[in-house]
Amino acid sequence: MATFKIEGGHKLSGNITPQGAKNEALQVICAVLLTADKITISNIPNIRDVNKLIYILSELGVKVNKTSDNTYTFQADTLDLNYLESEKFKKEGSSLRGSIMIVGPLLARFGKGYIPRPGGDKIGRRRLDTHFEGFIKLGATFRYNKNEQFYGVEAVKLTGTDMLLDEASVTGTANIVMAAVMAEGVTTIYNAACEPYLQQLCKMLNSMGAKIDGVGSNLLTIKGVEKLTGCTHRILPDMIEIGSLIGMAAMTKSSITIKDVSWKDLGLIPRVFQKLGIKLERKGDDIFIPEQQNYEIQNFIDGSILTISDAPWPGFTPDLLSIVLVVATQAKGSVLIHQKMFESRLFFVDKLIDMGAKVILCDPHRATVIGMNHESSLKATTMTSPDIRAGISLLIAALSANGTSTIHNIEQIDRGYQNIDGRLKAIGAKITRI
Ligand SMILES: CC(=O)N[C@H]1[C@@H](OP(=O)(O)OP(=O)(O)OC[C@H]2O[C@@H](n3ccc(=O)[nH]c3=O)[C@H](O)[C@@H]2O)O[C@H](CO)[C@@H](O)[C@@H]1O
Ligand SMILES: C=C(OP(=O)(O)O)C(=O)O
Repeated sequence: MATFKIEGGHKLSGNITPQGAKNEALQVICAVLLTADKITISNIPNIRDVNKLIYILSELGVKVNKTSDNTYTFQADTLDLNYLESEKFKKEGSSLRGSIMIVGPLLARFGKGYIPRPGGDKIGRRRLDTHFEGFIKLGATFRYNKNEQFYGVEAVKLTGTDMLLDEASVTGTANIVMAAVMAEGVTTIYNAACEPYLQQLCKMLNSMGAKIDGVGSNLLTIKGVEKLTGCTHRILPDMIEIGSLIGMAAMTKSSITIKDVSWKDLGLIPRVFQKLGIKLERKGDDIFIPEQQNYEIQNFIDGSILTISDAPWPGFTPDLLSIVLVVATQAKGSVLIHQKMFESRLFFVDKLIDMGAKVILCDPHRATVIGMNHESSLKATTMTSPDIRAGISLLIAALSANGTSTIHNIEQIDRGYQNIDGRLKAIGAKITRI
């Protein structure tokens, strides 16, 4: 278990460029399984989850070549499908959430896909029903070995169909789209998730020869094609990292510029931070955050207390709520944070309360934050990172706190933030990895 020591109270300044998006990378890397041709993907973040997925693909026989810092070529022309039933795969495949998305492409191309129960954050129940119900609707048979927690789908042929997803699952939609692109006939997927990750996946698939309409909406229409070919694809900047950096700047009263953010793909993210009173300026495709001594939370028009809650895209992403919560602890005013999707993502507020934050955890989904308007600083403490976004939130708290804090289990942060200590040190943070 690695640890960060963070000396709080230092301002950040300068430019920082966001990494490529973790959740998009996990989707588009799985899509390379759909063709025997070579695929080039750039802006791949160098983070634990992505590296694990690339390793799993290479074990499966995909030829992987790193051609520059963040560009890889992949060629899935000769695969060893026996690996999917090996003990090694049962262990490796269960170490991250994104691995589930190899099932759809394998089913489409080879008529079978297997996966152990995938890992990822322990942030509440994370079911996979949507994925498998979709595969079954396309004509696959499904089996689940409860003892081994091992899932499998098989099909001689997939046939296009109409489906209404029971929830707009992000990885579920990606998986079903990848299964449907080579099915016979037309598939419609209603209540599809439409996060930028999915829009990017669909654009990439279309450039490989797929016929997907409705990209960006919750109704996708997919005309099955016989074969997909190679392509080149560039991953968008990570909107969750961008939001994390906005929060970090505000909490540390810093002025920073986040470069090349792809504003058009940020949806509500800038607006939600502006509702907390944080000033953001658009400069070309950069976000400039000026130094602010304080920021005041807006109320609703009728004067009632602001609520910030998550929703499937284009709603506000659940992955930024922990960050919004920590930033609110030093705002002027109060806000209710309502995490609707996940049951166990707010428990980390105990640590913030230990540090002196004024937070009431109303129930597992809701927390009221009474901002301290920077009138008293958080106190440094020792903490353990429970999940990726709580981890970065605790890091933000520590950067703003008085004294030196320790965060254990930073592997959780490394899952999704590339060389975060090195990159933050370059703009003035005092962090040591031990
Ligand atoms: C690798 C990856 O891409 N992970 C992301 C993906 O996870 P993942 O794809 O696993 O998450 P899902 O979209 O399937 O659903 C997440 C949770 O929200 C619930 N749910 C989902 C949709 C809905 O309309 N209502 C609802 O309550 C589900 O029951 C589930 O408990 O999407 C999540 C939701 O944006 C993000 O937090 C994760 O970072
Ligand atoms: C919950 C997240 O990741 P995962 O789905 O990989 O656990 C996240 O990125 O915030």
